Amino acid sequence: MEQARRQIDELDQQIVALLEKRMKVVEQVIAIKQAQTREILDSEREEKVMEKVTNHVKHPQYRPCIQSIYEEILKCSKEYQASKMGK
Ligand SMILES: C=C(O[C@@H]1C=C(C(=O)O)C=C[C@H]1O)C(=O)O
Repeated sequence: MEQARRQIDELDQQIVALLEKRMKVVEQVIAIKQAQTREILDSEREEKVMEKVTNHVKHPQYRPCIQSIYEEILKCSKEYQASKMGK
């Protein structure tokens, strides 16, 4: 059990680092959207993100869980953009 949980802790650290990296790139997107007065939501792009993510999943049994996580990531991404853009 301890060994498994140590592995989970290590993976969580990596996941958080990657999510922080993703949010850093979202900061760039915010600047571009402000400069080009573009909408926060881009449904076409979100469909592509979800499609790519779904295709990256190698084990079909994990697909629903990973898709749910990504839906939440996209939601947080838009909420963060809205908060930064004063919307
Ligand atoms: C980051 C963007 O803004 C929104 C959030 C997305 C994301 O976090 O991947 C994708 C599309 C947009 O609805 C973007 O337009 O690329």
